[in-house]
Amino acid sequence: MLSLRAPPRTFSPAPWRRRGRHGRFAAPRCASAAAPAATLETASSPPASLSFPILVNGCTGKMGVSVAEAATKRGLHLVPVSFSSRENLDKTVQIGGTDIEIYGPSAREDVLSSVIDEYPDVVVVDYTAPDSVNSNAELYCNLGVPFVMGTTGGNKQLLYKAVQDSNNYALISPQMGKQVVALLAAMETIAERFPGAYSGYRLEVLESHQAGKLDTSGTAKDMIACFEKLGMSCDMDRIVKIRDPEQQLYMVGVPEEHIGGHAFHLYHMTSPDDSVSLEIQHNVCGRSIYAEGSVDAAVFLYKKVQSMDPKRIYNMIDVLEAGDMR
Ligand SMILES: NC(=O)C1=CN([C@@H]2O[C@H](COP(=O)(O)OP(=O)(O)OC[C@H]3O[C@@H](n4cnc5c(N)ncnc54)[C@H](OP(=O)(O)O)[C@@H]3O)[C@@H](O)[C@H]2O)C=CC1
Ligand SMILES: O=C(O)C1=N[C@H](C(=O)O)C[C@H](O)C1
Repeated sequence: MLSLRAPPRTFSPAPWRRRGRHGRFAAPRCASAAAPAATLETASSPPASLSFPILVNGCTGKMGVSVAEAATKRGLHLVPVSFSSRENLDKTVQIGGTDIEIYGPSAREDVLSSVIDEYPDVVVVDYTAPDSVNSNAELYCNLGVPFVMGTTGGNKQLLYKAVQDSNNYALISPQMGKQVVALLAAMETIAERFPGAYSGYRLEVLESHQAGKLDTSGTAKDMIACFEKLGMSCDMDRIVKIRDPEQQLYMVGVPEEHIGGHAFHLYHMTSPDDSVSLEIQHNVCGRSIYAEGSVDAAVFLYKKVQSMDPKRIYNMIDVLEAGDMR
């Protein structure tokens, strides 16, 4: 296991440390909380015909709130219901003028069935927790409600199987940010065109997220799948996960105001004789690109359902290819 204290001779998290916050290769400046480069307010509303009901599951959490806000700003109809892993929470969350009622696990099936009766064309967007991915997907599939699964983790094979077996519509992606999705698409293309091109190279991966993130980056796992096709191997257990705010601030170079919400990724490749090294980084501050991408995903899926497209399972590369990402 790569350790921050005893890094291997040829590679350490030093790429981030070496560069420092203000060095030549410092992590890109992220918009500060006070002056965001792109705010959700700039998104314009979709045509009225595309204003459909959207239920965001996970509205007690950070992504749930961000997506619900973005959906409201785009003119979608936010269904005033969301779920929690906690029973008897008796809680309401106010988002963009809508009071969202939070229900516990024992009520979720009845409540969701009623929602579907009232809003037959509803699309669910799920931003809950890794250990809810499969049970939530089962529920959506059993009730036949189309869903966007933004939540990472869970058993991926079972997730796809549940959707396939039920013939439900779903869009599944661990990454909703347009520019990172484009990078993933490029990596998939390179891996398909040049399989084995990096045979024998060592791959080392570091990812830094807010302390509350429970799982290893799902995006890193998808990137690693491409690196593996290119001939590199990386044991998922050896991904260096940084969750400590001090390290994030002083070693990774995350701006202080984004310690509570960031996703920095670094992939470092080295040739067998150490004569060649390559690096890829994607560093995101805040959550707005995921929130906007999630609404793009919901709109895309809604259109697929309405047109009764025979294809049932999509990912964000499909949305990007369709030109449907803002
Ligand atoms: N695809 C993408 O682009 C992105 C994906 N993510 C992923 O989204 C997920 C959520 O991230 P984030 O919002 O930061 O996490 P948070 O911890 O802030 O929020 C998750 C929320 O889910 C709720 N929750 C947990 N279990 C259930 C359940 N069974 N049913 C309903 N709600 C539940 C929790 O509330 P309670 O305690 O009340 O149950 C919690 O508030 C993570 O898996 C993360 O990796 C994040 C960013 C981008
Ligand atoms: O939990 C997060 O924050 C993020 N999760 C996603 C992942 O696991 O890949 C996407 C991004 O890294 C932010």
